[in-house]
Amino acid sequence: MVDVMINKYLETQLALAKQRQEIKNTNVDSVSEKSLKAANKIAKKQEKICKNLKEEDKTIDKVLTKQSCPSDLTDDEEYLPPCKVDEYDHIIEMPSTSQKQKINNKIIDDGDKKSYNERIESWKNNLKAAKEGDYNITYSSADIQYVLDGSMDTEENHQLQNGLCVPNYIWKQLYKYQRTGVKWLWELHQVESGGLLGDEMGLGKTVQVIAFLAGLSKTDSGSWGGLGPCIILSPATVIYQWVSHFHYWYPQIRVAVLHHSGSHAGSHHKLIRDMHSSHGILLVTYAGIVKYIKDLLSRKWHYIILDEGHKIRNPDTQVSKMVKRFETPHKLLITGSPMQNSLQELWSLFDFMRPGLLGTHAAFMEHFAVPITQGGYANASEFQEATALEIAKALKNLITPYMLRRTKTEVQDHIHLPEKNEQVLFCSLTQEQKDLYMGYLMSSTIRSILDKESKHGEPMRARILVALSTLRKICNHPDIYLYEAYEETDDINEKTFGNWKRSGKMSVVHSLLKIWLKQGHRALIFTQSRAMLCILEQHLQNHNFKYLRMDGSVNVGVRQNLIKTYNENPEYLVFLATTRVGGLGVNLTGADRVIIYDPDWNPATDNQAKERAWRIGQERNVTVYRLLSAGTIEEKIYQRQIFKNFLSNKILIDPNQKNVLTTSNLQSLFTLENLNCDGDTETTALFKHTKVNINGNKKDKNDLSKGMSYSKKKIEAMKRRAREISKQIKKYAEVGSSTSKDPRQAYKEKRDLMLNPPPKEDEPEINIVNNEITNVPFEHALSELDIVYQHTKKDYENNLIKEALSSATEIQENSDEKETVEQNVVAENPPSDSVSIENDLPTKKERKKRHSSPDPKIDNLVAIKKAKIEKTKKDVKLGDDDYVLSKLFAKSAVKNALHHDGVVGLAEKEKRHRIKEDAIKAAKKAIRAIKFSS
Ligand SMILES: Nc1ncnc2c1ncn2[C@@H]1O[C@H](COP(=O)(O)OP(=O)(O)OP(=O)(O)O)[C@@H](O)[C@H]1O
Repeated sequence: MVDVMINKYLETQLALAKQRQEIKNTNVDSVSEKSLKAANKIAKKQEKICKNLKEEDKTIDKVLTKQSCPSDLTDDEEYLPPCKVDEYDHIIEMPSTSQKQKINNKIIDDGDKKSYNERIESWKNNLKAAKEGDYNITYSSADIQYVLDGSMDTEENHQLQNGLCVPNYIWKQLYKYQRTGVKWLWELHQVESGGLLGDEMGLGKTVQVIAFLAGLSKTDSGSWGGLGPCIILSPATVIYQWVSHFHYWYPQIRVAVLHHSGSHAGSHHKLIRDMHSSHGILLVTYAGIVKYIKDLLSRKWHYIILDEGHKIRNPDTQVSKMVKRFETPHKLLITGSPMQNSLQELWSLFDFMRPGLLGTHAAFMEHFAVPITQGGYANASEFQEATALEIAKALKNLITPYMLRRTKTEVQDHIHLPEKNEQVLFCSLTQEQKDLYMGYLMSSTIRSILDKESKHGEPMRARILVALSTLRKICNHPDIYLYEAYEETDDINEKTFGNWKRSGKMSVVHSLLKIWLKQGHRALIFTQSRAMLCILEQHLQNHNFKYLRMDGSVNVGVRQNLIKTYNENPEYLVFLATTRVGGLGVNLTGADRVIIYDPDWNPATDNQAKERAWRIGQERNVTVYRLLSAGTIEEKIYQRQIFKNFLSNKILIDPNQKNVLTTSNLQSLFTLENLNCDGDTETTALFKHTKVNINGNKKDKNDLSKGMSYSKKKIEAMKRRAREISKQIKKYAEVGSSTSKDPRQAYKEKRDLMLNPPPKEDEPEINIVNNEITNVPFEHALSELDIVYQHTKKDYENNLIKEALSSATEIQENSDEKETVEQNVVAENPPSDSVSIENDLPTKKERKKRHSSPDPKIDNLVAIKKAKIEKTKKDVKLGDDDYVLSKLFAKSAVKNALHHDGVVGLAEKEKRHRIKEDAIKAAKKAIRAIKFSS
């Protein structure tokens, strides 16, 4: 049996190896002149950039080699992106596309005393009018709504144990879990402790905090005699959301924005003084805290609250250090993403609100972070795994009293959110993109990285990041890359600039928008780079898709209005935003479709963005599409996201979570992978069970026959070759067993021999799995920051062996079926314009008709139509999504799709072997060390 498996495994290995070699050869020959020229130009420029980095910015290497990314500040965007070099996009001045956006009236804060008084006057009059039965109300607030709903006494309070008096009109409108949240905040308050409110995004953390503060201000207790002056730190984009939430939920309190967009007239000293003496709420941006720290620290504050508090995850940033200098014990941290990249982030958050709880930084890293992270790798030893488990459990117990986190699934019975369907779409590159990608891979930049040559002594790490960022540009749109190459020349054709047909992902966006317009959906599109934002914006303009756009260049004071305008005005199809500005903290429930155009290295950034639509207030089913260019760096980024998700779930949800990914290497980043013999990309092969299969079993079978580009004769030849190798292995194994070797060692040697058979004259020397010779260990170059995770050799082998076992029969079946299933969801190398769909927009009448039709007819969709009907019968709710996917698959724009939740949840299913006693001992030791250190 083992022999059979090994044979099968070998066959697949060889098939893959050969296929890769063929691809490699053809690619080298087929890269165009244009591509090589562009790559040359870019390589030269990048050489200069990296050189300048060294000469001009001596700190860049230091900055880039830090374990987690720095969070320095700029005035407008609060934070630089995690990796400076990753955002080289911003250096490119793209042709300007922005148009003036019409937006609703601006929200005004209470910085100006006069306008505050006017607002209070208006609120009181409206409340009185409502109580008198006048429905001509112009002020919207929770208490007025309470009266309109039939209750009269807005002064009544709900008293909690030990005295907190929450206004009844707020208490009654809170969900049960939110009431628990308010009680928990009150308990922390009484023991003078800080805490972390970490509910999942969109569950109303803001509302819980406001309810609690309103309660405090109604409760005559403590040294402040109720609620004292408070500071709330928040990202600039959400600062006015806080204002409008306060104005709605607790109108009487004064809330001022300490920012140049605020309404205060005099100096900031005066505003700070006023707000302090009136026991108001002072809203400050993360950039503002640096600017005004001296003034702010010169006074005592009752509460300091950090909204999106994960912004202080890096303990070394200026902001992190500054916020930790406030003396009050009442420090709250609000975030839906408490842990994003590494465990040290959790330490930094706790160091703000419960200093000392997790020991010193050094002790925490040594006794907690390192063992947990190590045990998370798939190639960890059993002891490491078990130790990690015990320490993770201990850590979870330690932080649990000070951290309240509820997920949407847990509170679904209360909030009744509609369904969410989240998929990862693997899009093909266009021929032009492939050509440019391959050209760049052959450039001197990449060669020098792989050869570990350090030209001019510039930092290796910076060069790698520049190169990765360049590949990402090609994945987004060839013009971003070409623009960089030909910026100074006149070689840029403004007419064809940014054409959607030249980018695989953009073609998918185009198709999606056309379909959604017909179906009556509205979409958020998030992208990392402003360059891409400009291209997308141009596209929306060219095709008359109505949209609103938000990025760092939009004035902070109008961002909230922009959001409001979009939510209230269904004529806007798209809300286009950069992930970092539009993806954090805001409510965009006007949309029910989300596109994450390009993945961020940090999964939390993408997760934050996608949660803008699926939150309280959403009434329609939400679909999220994460777009990835198949086989490219974007897939590697996604794999890394999965690992990070695993790490944070291990602490926050289930310490038993097991990782299925392990460290990858440098070379694997700089390749363009083709589909394997199953028609899968690397990621879809790994997470096969989560694959979206709208075409039933037929799809898989057909994939196999299509993806395998070998004739039967060739396959037979491969099998013969595999058998020969197998015999050699057997012989070797017998020798091994006669000397009674450790079976693991024997297996390893067997495998190595399988993978590195002695070369035959006509056989190229190929080495797929064991890449010791050719690869630079990636970790050494990028350290923890950029470890990219890949499936383990073991997983890979198991997978292949399993597949190979069934492949013999399948190959036969497939060759029989091949002709009948010509049209399939997976097709290699689609022509660049293959995704174009009918250009004529439907009339209103047609739109209505199509939308109301439960089973729309789709051109060229014979094979999928059947599946669609079946699916519609079973699950009407997601019918739209099936239709969309089938359309994309049929047009070959999308190669594969995975259910994202399935991928992320995979680890939960895995069972672990434990060496419990030793591990518990190690965990106890770690706890002792932490206690001792603090
Ligand atoms: N009890 C409630 N009744 C009515 N609306 C509510 C309630 N709780 C929350 N909401 C609404 O739900 C939406 C999300 O709330 P909020 O912005 O506070 O979420 P969040 O947890 O802070 O999200 P994020 O982490 O994304 O910032 C808001 O529009 C808010 O008004």
